[in-house]
Amino acid sequence: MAWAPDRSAARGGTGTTTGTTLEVLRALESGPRGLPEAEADARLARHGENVFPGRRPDPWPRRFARSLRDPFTAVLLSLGLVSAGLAAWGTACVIAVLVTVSCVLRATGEHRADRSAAALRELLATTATVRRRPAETEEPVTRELPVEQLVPGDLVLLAPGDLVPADLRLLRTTGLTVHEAALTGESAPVARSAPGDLCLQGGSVVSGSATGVVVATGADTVLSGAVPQERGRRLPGPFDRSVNGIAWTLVRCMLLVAPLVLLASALVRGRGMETLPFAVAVAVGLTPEMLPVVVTTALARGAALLARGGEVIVRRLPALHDLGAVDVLCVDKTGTLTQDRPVFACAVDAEGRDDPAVLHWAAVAALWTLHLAELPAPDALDEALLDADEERGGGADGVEGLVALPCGPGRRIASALVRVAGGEPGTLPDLLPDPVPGSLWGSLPGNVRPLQPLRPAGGAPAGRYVLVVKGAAEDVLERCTRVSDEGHARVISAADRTRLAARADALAGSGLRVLAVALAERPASTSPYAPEDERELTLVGFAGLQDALAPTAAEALAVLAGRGVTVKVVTGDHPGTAARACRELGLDPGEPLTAARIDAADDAELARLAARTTVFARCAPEHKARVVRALRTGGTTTGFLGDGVNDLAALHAADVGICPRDGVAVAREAADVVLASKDLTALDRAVVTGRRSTGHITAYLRITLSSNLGNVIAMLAAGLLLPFLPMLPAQVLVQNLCFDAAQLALAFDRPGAAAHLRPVVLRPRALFRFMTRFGLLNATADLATFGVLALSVHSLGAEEGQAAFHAGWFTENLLTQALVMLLLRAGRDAAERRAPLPVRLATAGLAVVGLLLPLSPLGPALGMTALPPLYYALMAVVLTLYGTALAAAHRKART
Ligand SMILES: Nc1ncnc2c1ncn2[C@@H]1O[C@H](COP(=O)(O)OP(=O)(O)OP(=O)(O)O)[C@@H](O)[C@H]1O
Repeated sequence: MAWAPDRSAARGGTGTTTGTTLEVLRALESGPRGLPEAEADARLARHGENVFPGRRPDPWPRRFARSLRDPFTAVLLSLGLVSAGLAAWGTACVIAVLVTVSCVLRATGEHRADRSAAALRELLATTATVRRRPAETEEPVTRELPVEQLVPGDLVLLAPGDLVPADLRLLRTTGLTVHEAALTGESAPVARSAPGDLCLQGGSVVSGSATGVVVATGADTVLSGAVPQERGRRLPGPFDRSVNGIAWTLVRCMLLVAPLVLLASALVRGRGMETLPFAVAVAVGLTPEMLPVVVTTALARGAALLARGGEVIVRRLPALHDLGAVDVLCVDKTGTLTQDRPVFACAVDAEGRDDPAVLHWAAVAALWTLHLAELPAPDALDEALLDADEERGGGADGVEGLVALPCGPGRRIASALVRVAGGEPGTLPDLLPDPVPGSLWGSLPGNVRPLQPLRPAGGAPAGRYVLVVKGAAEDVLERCTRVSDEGHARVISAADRTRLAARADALAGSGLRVLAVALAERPASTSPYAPEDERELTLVGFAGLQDALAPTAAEALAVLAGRGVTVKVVTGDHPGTAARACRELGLDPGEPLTAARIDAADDAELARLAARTTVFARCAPEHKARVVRALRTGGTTTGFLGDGVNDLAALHAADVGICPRDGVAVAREAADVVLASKDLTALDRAVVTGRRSTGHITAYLRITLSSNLGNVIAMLAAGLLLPFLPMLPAQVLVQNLCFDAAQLALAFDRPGAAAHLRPVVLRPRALFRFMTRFGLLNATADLATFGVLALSVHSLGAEEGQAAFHAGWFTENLLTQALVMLLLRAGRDAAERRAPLPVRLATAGLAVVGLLLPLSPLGPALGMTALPPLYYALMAVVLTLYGTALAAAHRKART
């Protein structure tokens, strides 16, 4: 005997229209059968694409103007204006060139990064389910369409997890609840159940289903008009915090340096405001003007590498840094550690004896949930129950489903109300309690779909109405007042409850996913059916399902552990099942923390508990989000991998939200990183790439900041000791441009494998420690060079001596910068590791320019002259000593 209805038809159902609905449709020149494709194309040409205005890439001039607002650029510009005000045209020109080069490079880099991000977004194109007619006279076809192509008048079907793709007027709804935080700030889902209601773009469907007609798209939607810039704004993550911290500390230093120089020169040499251009030049010398360019380049390059294989798509560039910084990764169990392909293992009664009736009733509920609940995808547990019952030769002839309430975010039971034809003795055992009176058919809360009985009122058909409930053992047990004892229902005692809970725990502890199954007879009714009706049940037994472990999970967990990432499991499942899966995968589950304990703890206690817990079980969406927030409070950089509506809050709460490509649209939209599959192996590659990108940025900062600081100290010393400017503006410009250009090659560096063994994060403090230590070393080399110059050029006349000093310091600066680039690259083994070709070429280029430029015809033009051989001989000694000290200090450094 087979299941009567066809399972493949479980999703579907078309809408009906009412008078008002027809009016809406008529006003939009549409109809219940959808628009013809040709008409939709014409409307697309008329209305334009359904693109949120904020998503359009900024035009180049706006991008350029925006890069002027960067803190470094702003300070540089102010210093430039001061210089121009004092008629220090050389310094002002240098600043103007630096600012222009940095802004052009940054705007170009961002433009390129945006273009590739847009191409990546296309890979993830969010689609909407629309109903259209291929031609005027043809039947409508329901298909997926990229949301950009929606036009007013289109008929759109909504299901749980969908993002509302445009402003819709609802035509037909089934228990629709929508999360509209982006629009209203209201965090609880709201019911949008009345036909004629507006459902606005920016919302996401939590439960239920609906058909609506598009009334506005693109820039005409309420969200675009009202809050265009609100969307996408999020709390600063580790990357933003670090970069802002570094930027503002440097800006403060720059602002302090100029007055300090003025003061020192007034005290030491009795000079006045004429020193201001020099003071400005010293402040400029501290600026890492290429930082924004280097950051964009390093992150965009990493994201492009990851996207190449299509395995990982980074939706927000800074998330790549944050991914490399993640030290705690929260994952769910089902589908990540296990395959989410459950197979039926056993069905036992309350005493633990095999009982096919338990499977039968579980399968009855599963079948009608699949048929009536319009789930976005068939539930794997339900499919497994149906397969097993079919194999056993079971079936549901004579059982007709009336309504179904599926599981949902925070709801761990599913139930179906069925009519059992005849209901003669034997069909339904004597275990059912008396029918609960009609008063129980309460009104419907917002988050539950009201499914009407299939049969209309007026003469309920014969048979008995049975409510079948299955789900998490604790949740079902607390709704039971009786237990089936050898086919007879008896009142459940406290001892029974303890025994039954222990039985469920034992099954879960053996690794099975456990569903308790309970029944109740209900009177015939045409009123809506609600969760309040799921009570006074009789427990019939437990079904156990085996979900095999994901084949790559054990290895991936070991690799992540080796990378210093602690994995925590945050699951809706039973603690026993989750703990067993962890153990089999080599992850010590420790003492699982359940939702009840999470609820009982305040934020501070939860932060302490979360830090030492590996398995968080029975978690509803708010528990997942609280756990993630608690971990972040504890000081960790927390990633969260999830794919469902119930993961949404945690995806938002995490430093890095990660979602597989086949996750629901709303989860994908919330995620920073999208994986081709829910496989931890791909994540490892992404983590390593994130660490590499951060490594490049850190190396740039370390090299630039320590060099700059060294130069600033030396400049200060020279400025106070010498009667002339130690470096002319044109020389500052050439030197900075050469160094900046060479440093772009650092993006090609490949630090040794050891550099990726720990989470990597930009740490402003560590960076400034490094800057101070190596800046002082650099300043020592510069001061030694002044000594060398004093020895080798002392016999020259004043003017020639000045040009020789400029040439000598210029050469030494470029040579030490080449050395610093080679020796302070990422990884403490930088000195021993051969640099990649681009880095070698860049450093060789720096050295050649440093040595030859003063000797070339350009030298005198820039105020430099040739140096005597003694200088080069002494310089070689200084550089050898400096290089040795640099390599030794770097090996010891702890950044
Ligand atoms: N189809 C179903 N019928 C009845 N109960 C279900 C069904 N699906 C899930 N449940 C119950 O709800 C619980 C929570 O499910 P949920 O989907 O939140 O998490 P999960 O799939 O068990 O785990 P994870 O959070 O790791 O993905 C399950 O452990 C089970 O007890």
